[in-house]
Formats: sequence, structure tokens, C-alpha cells
Amino acid sequence: MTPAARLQATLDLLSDIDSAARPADAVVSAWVRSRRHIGDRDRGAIIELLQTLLRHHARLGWWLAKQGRDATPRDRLLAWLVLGEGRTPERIRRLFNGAKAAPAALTEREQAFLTRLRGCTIVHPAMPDEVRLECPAWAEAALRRRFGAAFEAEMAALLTPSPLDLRVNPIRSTREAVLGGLKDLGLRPEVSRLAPYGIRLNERLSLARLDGLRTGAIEIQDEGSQLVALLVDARPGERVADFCAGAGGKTLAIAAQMANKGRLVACDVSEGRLKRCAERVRRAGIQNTETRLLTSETDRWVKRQKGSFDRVLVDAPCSGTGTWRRNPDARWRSPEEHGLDGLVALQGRILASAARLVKPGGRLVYATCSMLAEENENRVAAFLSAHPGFRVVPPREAAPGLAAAVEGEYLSLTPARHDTDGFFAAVLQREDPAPAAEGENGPPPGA
Ligand SMILES: C[S@@+](CC[C@H](N)C(=O)[O-])C[C@H]1O[C@@H](n2cnc3c(N)ncnc32)[C@H](O)[C@@H]1O
Repeated sequence: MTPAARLQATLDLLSDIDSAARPADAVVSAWVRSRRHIGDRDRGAIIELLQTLLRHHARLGWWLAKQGRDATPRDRLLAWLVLGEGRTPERIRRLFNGAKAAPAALTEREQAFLTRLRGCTIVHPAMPDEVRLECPAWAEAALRRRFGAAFEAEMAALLTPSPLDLRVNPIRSTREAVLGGLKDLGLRPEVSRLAPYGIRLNERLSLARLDGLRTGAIEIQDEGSQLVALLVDARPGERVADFCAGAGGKTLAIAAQMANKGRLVACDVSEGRLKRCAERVRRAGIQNTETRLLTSETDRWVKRQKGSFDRVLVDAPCSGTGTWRRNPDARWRSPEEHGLDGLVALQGRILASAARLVKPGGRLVYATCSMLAEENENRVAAFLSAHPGFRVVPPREAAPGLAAAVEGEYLSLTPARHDTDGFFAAVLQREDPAPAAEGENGPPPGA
């Protein structure tokens, strides 16, 4: 591909992302699948430029507004080439030349605006904090409350490119064997700092080169997500429910902890995600796991299974603020389900209902990939005041292997402090003898 054709492909992708209601990574995956003819280097360069543009969304928008321009994909790319890459308008004109597969030729107005930007850099002293730090209005106050003096450092960490984290599946391989295989490919893998089966790659590569993804020997999973699964501390032979299993990221890690013994039920309200979970379970060689589609968090199955699980993980739907490093576009989509308040209410309902599954002495693990207290500490506090039969088990007690990573009552990972995605997890042990009496349709009112 010519450099100009790469720019046009980036523009096409950016336009697709702007017009689709789906996350950028889903649009990129579909684009990659439909253009298998594009070579690794071209694909890598296009995706890297796209991610860069997404990470500078607010700052580019600010510059464009100052120039009286709309933040169209084309204007964002043009502005980036000057402000971010320091290209001259003349060089840009040679790329935007209207040739086959190249972007349309520059208009006079475009040339004039690029000339005005010449010599400027992407950050301007007059930019408001929320623009400079790419922090959306809906989350800024809550993140400032959460981080206090560390707000800037955490926002800056969320703007760095994320590494590629892998989890070795011990049912199929060992970390040493996978590390050896990656080195044979000429890569420079590192052992994860905290996760015992984790491997980190800080270089750009085509996933097609990673054979282990096809054989089930490895999974792509952020180190923070691996640590949350470890906190469940599921043992071989136990009964475990992964209540919001989705496509099974944590399900697979928990099944491996259980060494394929016992019973793991992966529940979700999304049929599509559970189907992907079942496929991954098969590929990973897992035999102790079944999927269960729920009609809602109060599905009748929950009542029938009341008090019968040793471990229940609730990896709740959340704002995803902890994943902005990996999904830079996510911050510009306000939370689903009627905003943050709607999400918080849903989290409370899911937690109260899933808690019914826990047997006396068993544990409920509540996790999110959010860094907002509203979805984390406050949710747990509300749950505990309605469920006095549960007590908090600090992570160093719940999973002693994690002691180095955590202090305090909860697992609370952030990109700046732990170099992982932002994750929260609380372990809650049922101390009372049995779940409270309840009606047909779910937990008692106020639960
Ligand atoms: C954070 S994602 C789970 C990610 C998954 N555990 C993983 O590690 O890959 C949250 C999941 O909650 C599911 N969910 C949403 N509403 C739910 C409900 N009422 N009951 C159960 N699951 C729900 C969503 O479909 C989504 O798959």
C-alpha cells in the first residue's frame, strides 16, 4: 500500500466508527476480517494511526472548532498530520492528491486552514483540562473525586497505548513453553508483574502470528482482568457461578483454576456473548463449564439454585472507565442503560439477585472495570447495609498470592499505579446460615 492509500484506509475506518453505533474495536475487527488481503505492516500502521486519532479526539476537536471547522474524519486527520506529526501543508498536499486509492485532493480552504495550524502542537496552553486530558464531562467530577491529586496522572496514563496481555491456559500449555514460542517468533515477551499465567507484549504485532489463540493455549486478557479472576479463588471440585460471564474472559481463567474439576456455570442475558463463551470454552479444552442464558437477573433459575454455590462472580455491566486506555473511543459514549444512574441501579439489582446463589460460608465477588466510586465502593456499601449476613474479605486474605498487588479492603487497580486496566473487586463472604426468605420474583424489597 502507498502511504496515501494507508491514509485513505484510516479515513474510511474513522468514518465507519463515527457512523456506527458500535465500539471502535468491533468496527476494526469487522474491517480486518473483510480485508484479509491487506498485509500485516499496512494493517498495523493503519490501526495505529486510527488509535492515535481516537486518543486525541477532544484535542483535535478543540483545534478544529478554533479554526471554524467541523470535526469530520478528514479534518481530524489533516489536523493531526500537522499538529501531531509536524508535517508541512506541502507534504500533505502530495499525499492528498486525488490519485487512485489516495484521499481526495486538498481544497483551497483546507490548504488555508493547514497553513494556519503550521508550527502549532497538539496541546495548547488555553485548552481546558477536560480537553487536554480527554476526559468527558459525564465522568470528570466523579473521577476527580475518586483520584484527588492523582487525577492528572491517572488521566495521562489512560492516554498511553495499552500493551497486549496474554493469559496462558494451563490446561493446554505452560508459561515457559508459550514464552519460548513467542521468542522464536522474534518477539520480546515479558512475564506479567502480578498475574501468574500472564505474559505482556509491548510491541505491535499481527494476532494472526499467535498460533496459541487458535489452539486455546493462550487468551488475550488484560492483567487486571486475570487478577480479578484469581480473586475468586475457585477450587477444583467446587460449584461456581460466573453471573455476568459475557464472552467468557474470566470464565476461562476460573475454569483453569478449577483444573477442570467441579462445576462452573457461565450465565448472562446475552445469547450472542454466551455463544462466544461456549466456543472459547471448547477451544480451551475446558470440560467443567456450561452456559446458562438468563431472561434477567431475577431469572427463575436463580431462585431454584439458591444457596448452592461456593463462589459467585458478578462482573457487572459498568461504565468501563477503566478500559479507556484500551478503548479510547469508549469515553465519548456515555454509559448505556439510562446513564450512570441507570447502570448503578442495575448493578444493585444484579448483585442482590446473584447473592442468593451463595451458600453459607461461600463468597460473592463483585467486580467492575470502572474506576468510579459510585459503581464500586458505594455499591458494595449499599449491598452490605441491605445484607448484614455478608462480610468483606480483604484481597490479601481472599487470594494470598495477590498480596503484593493490594492493600486495603478491595482490589483497586489503576493504569497509573499498576499499569493494568482500571479494575475494582470486592470479596464478600456469606456468614449467615441461609439466604433470607423471598417471593417468587426475586430478592426481598430493599435487598
Ligand atoms: C463486564 S461484562 C462481562 C465481561 C466478562 N465477564 C469477561 O470477563 O469477559 C458484563 C456482562 O453483564 C451482562 N449483563 C447485563 N445485564 C445483565 C443482567 N441483568 N444479568 C446478568 N448479566 C447481565 C452483559 O451482557 C455483559 O456480558
